[in-house]
Amino acid sequence: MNGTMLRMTRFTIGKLQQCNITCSRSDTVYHLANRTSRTPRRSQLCKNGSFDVLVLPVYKGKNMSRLSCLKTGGLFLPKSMWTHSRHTVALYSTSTDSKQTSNTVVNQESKVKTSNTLPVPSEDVNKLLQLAYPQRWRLTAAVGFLVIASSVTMSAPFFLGKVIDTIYSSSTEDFTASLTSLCFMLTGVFLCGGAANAARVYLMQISGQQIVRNLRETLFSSILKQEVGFFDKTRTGELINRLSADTAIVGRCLTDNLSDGLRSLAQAGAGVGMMLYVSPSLAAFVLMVVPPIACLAVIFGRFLRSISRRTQDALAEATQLAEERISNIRTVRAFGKELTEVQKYSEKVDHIFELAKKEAVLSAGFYGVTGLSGNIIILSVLYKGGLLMANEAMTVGQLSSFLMYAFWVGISIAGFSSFYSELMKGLGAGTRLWELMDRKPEFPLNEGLVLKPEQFKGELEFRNVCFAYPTRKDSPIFQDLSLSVPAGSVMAVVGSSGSGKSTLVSLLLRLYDPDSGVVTVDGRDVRDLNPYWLRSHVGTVSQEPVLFSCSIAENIAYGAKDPSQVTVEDIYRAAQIANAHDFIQEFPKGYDTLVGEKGVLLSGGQKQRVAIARALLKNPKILLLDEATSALDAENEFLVQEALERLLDGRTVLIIAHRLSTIQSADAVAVLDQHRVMEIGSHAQLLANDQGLFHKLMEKQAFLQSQHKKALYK
Ligand SMILES: Nc1ncnc2c1ncn2[C@@H]1O[C@H](COP(=O)(O)OP(=O)(O)OP(=O)(O)O)[C@@H](O)[C@H]1O
Repeated sequence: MNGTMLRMTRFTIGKLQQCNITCSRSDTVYHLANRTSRTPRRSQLCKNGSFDVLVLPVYKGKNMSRLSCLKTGGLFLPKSMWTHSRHTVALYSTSTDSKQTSNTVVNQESKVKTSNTLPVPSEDVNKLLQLAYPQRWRLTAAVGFLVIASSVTMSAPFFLGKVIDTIYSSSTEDFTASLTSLCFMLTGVFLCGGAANAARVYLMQISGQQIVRNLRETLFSSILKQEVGFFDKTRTGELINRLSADTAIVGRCLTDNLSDGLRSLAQAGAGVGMMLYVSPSLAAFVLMVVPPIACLAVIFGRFLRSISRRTQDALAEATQLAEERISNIRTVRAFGKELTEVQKYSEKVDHIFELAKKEAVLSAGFYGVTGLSGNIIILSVLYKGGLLMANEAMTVGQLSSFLMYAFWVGISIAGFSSFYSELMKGLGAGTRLWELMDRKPEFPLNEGLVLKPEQFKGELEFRNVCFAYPTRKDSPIFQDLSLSVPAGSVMAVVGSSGSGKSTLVSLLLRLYDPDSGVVTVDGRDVRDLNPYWLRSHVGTVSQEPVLFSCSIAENIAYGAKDPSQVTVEDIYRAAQIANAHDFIQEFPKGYDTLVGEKGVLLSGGQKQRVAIARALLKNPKILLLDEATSALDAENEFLVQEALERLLDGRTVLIIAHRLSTIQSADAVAVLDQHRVMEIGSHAQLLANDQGLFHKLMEKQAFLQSQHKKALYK
């Protein structure tokens, strides 16, 4: 079972939902062969599955699986997850593959409110540790190597003390023999230590990269699942920053930092033990300094945690600005705003710098104080140790060993405080990640009713719809809007700019939900339909078609449910119907031509035709054409119109058009005004009504066009 993926998926407790999971062949899960059986079975999930998910709260503790079994009538967790679950997810397989589980249970993180309050909430630390859980074997091995390497490091002062005492006390022959054997032994020990250290570093780095990889994948998946309204409110730079910088900080915190922290802890512990062994009185004297330094580290860590969060927020703002301006460089250049933009960016980075300065001042104070304390301790040990030596209570070798241990303990304490401060930074960044990963999208992606092919006709209806965008609740777009589009008919929607034509498309695709009223497909409220299924049957060409930075062929194939199954012939056919084939063939690399970021290497008209081909490849039952021909010249527009008309057969089509001449062949035309449909009828009927809105719109457009022509010929 791919536990990581499931653990990162957010579900509502107690609600049956659907999700897709990816499982590898070797994944073992415990499941019930049928829902009444009480005996857990091991099972292999053989391929990706679509599951209904039921999230159930369970008790923490060793017998959690039993409790969950008793409480919920037989649900079992995969064994490896028992100690890490707060919730159980029951997966009811909807796959027809008989090898797949019928009732499988894995763990699920609970929805935890993140907090910035200190001291460190154990929930946050738990979450951080849970990320490292899939890497437990590598990390355990790394800790094993760490213990070996640290033991070697910490044994060195002891043996070096012995060497010194040998030098001082032995006769010449004894001295040479003892020294040689001690040095050989130490070389062997150091070699082992070096190898163990190399293995530790390798394992830690690999685990770290794997954690960051998993974290990024989960986060990206959480982001893409959010409803469109979320993206209206959230800045892209903010999300990119969380995906890149925050994940890296958390990954580093869990691996390199954890490794350094554990090493420091182990070395400090061993060092203190050896100091007590060599000279208890001197050790007690040295240890007096530990509590004040620990307090200082805690205060410093608290500060760092809060500043880390603020720095990441500031960084996100700067990234947002840079991302937006770079991707719109043509507009910046056209308005000559390069210097202004640099000025704005420098204000943002100044803010980051101010925060970094605060951090630098505190770090300087903290590391200065700890460094000074370390040196004072060494000096005191020398002084007090010298007195003990003078009283013959200590040998020179013992004092040397003790000094080295004191030195190591000092380094380890400094290392541990640095671990603590990095942990705080990691928690600061982690809090930003949990916020996103714990966020439950308002609309599900793949849950709800799926109409059978024979039920699905494609009739659309907006019934008494009231709607305002979530970010502008005070300015309604629709008030009691009603419009029906019979199955297989072509409805054109016209209206002045900003009247809400494109918003109709968004509501149909269920990118937003109406505040009241319903949008239906074949009489079913779209809120009851599975959005994934619905969107797979709707082809859209939007006002500003967006292409992805890959080849033209890949962009067209994007429209298919499974692009890997699309043949070259399918792509050619779609491109030919969309009148894109000829211009694509003229490119030296033809269909393999890369279109650049957002299709920037194509002209507006070319982009639009590729987007039409992409929509056609989907062979959708419902076509939503939002100004689909707006960027085409007169000749191409005619050809595309012709192609579209051939394609309209058997589909329900909603055409949103500004150029009223392009909608003559529509079965009906609806005119939007004052937040609702004000007129509806055939093109001819509406035109005949010389007091009507449509008639006025036509007249206005004809007048503007004639003015435009006059201006051109002047
Ligand atoms: N994501 C959004 N968040 C908030 N307001 C929005 C959003 N998208 C559109 N609007 C607003 O909703 C109104 C309707 O926009 P819409 O794009 O549907 O109009 P339209 O009739 O298609 O306009 P045009 O013909 O100019 O494309 C506009 O006032 C617009 O500012």
